[in-house]
Amino acid sequence: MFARQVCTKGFNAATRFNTLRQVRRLATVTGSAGRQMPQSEREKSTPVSHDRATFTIKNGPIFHGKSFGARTNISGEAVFSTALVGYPEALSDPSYRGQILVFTQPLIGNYGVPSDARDSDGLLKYFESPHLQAIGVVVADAAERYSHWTAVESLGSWCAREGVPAITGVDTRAIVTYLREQGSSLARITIGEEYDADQDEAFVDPEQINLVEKVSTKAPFHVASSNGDRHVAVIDCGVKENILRSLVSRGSSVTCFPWDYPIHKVAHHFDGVFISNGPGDPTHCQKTVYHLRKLMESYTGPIMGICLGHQLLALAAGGKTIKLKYGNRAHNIPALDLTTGRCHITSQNHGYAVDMSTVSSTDWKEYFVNLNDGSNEGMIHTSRPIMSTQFHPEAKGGPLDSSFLFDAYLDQVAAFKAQGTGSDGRPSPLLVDILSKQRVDVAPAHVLRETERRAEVARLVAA
Ligand SMILES: NC(=O)CC[C@H](N)C(=O)O
Repeated sequence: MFARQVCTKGFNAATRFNTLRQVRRLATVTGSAGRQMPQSEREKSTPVSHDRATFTIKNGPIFHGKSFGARTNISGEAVFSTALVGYPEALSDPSYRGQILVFTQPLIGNYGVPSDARDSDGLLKYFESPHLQAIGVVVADAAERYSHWTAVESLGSWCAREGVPAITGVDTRAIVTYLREQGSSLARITIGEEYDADQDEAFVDPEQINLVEKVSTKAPFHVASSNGDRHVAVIDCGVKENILRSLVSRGSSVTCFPWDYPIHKVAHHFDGVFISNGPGDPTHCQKTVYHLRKLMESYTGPIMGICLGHQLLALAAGGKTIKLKYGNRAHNIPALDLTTGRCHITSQNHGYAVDMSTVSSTDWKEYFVNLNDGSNEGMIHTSRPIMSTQFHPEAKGGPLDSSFLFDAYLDQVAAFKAQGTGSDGRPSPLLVDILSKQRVDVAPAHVLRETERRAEVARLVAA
C-alpha cells in the first residue's frame, strides 16, 4: 500500500526547486491541423542510403554528414537522449512519434537491432512496439559493424526498412549544446541534394498534431496472463510493450482500449485501470481527460498512470501541464520519493511536465520530484488508490529501481478484487478468444505519412 501522507521532514526538495529550471511556458495548442508534410518528401522503405545528408535546425545551424538510413526527407521536433544503451527500445517507443532523436552517446548501432521475437505472453521481447517510431535518427558515429546474440540486422538497415532517415558524422555535442540553450527545436533531415533554405516554412510541428490517435490501437486487444487472475483495463495512448509485460508478468491480464474509449462505462468489469505513456502534447487528449474525470467520479478501484498517463490524470484532476525547455530523456535521472526520502534513479522520456501547484492539494500530494531540475515526477491521491509517475518504472534498458511501483499497484488491484468489488474472476474465455492479441490497425509512421501525402495530393488535384 502506498503511504498516504507525504513526509516532508528532512527534505524540502519541493520548495527548494519550486522554480523549475527547465520551464519554458504553459503548454498551449494553437491552430489544429499543423503544417502538411511538403509533397517533395518521399516516405517509404528504401535501400540503405549512403548519400550525403544534412541536418538543419529551423532558424539555427546546419550540420552536414552522411546518410545511413532511408532515402527520405523528414522534419519534426529535434530532441536529445543521454541514454547510453537501449536504442532499439527508445526508437520503437511510440512516445517518440514525430520526433528526431539525437543521441549524445557517440557510438550507436554497435549491438545491432534484434528480431521481432515474442515472449510466451505474445509480447515483443526486444522492442517497445512493432515499428520504429522516431521519424529521424542523428548520431555522431553510426556503427556499421555490429555484434550481439540477439541482432538480426544493422541499425541502418532497420531505419531504411522502416522508411526512417538517419544521419551520422555530425557533431552531436554542438547539436545538443544548441538544443539545451535554445530548447527543443524544429529540424529536418535532408538526404542527397543540399537543403534549400527557401523551404524554411516546411517544418512539421508535431506539437500541433494529435499523435496519440495515430499510435493508439483502433480496437480493444487483450493480453492474457498465465500466472494470475487479476484483470486490468489499459488506456492505450501508445503503450510500451514493457508496461504490458510489467502487468502481465505480475499476474494481471490486460485489455487495452483505444485512447478515446469511454473507459468509465466499462471500468466496473476490471480490477484496476491503467493509463499508458504516449507521444505529443497531453492537451490534445481532451477526450481521455473527460473520460478520466468521469472515471474518478464513479470508479473506486486502483488507477495508475505513467508519463503521458500521469499528465492526463493531472489534467483530469483539474491541473495544468507545462512544456519543458528541452525535456528529460535519459536512463539515469534522480527522482526523490517524498514519502520515504529515498532517491531512485529513473528512466525518462518526456517534453511536458505537470505543474503540481495547479493540482488540488486537498486531494493530491506530490509523490516524486526531479532532483536535477525540480520538475514534478509523480502524484498520489490523499485518500484513494490512485497514483502516477512522470518517469518510467518499466524502464528498458533499466534501471529497475522503481519497478516496486508495479508491485504496489498490483497489490492494490488484488485487494480491490478481494473485496469483491472488482471483476468476478479471470477474463471470460469468450472475451479472450474474440479480441485481437495485438494492437489493431496501428500504421507505422512512414506509411501514415505516405497516406497523408496521397490524401493531400488528391485534395489538391480535386481543388
Ligand atoms: N513518454 C511519454 O509518455 C511522454 C509524454 C508526453 N508526450 C511528453 O513528452 O511529455
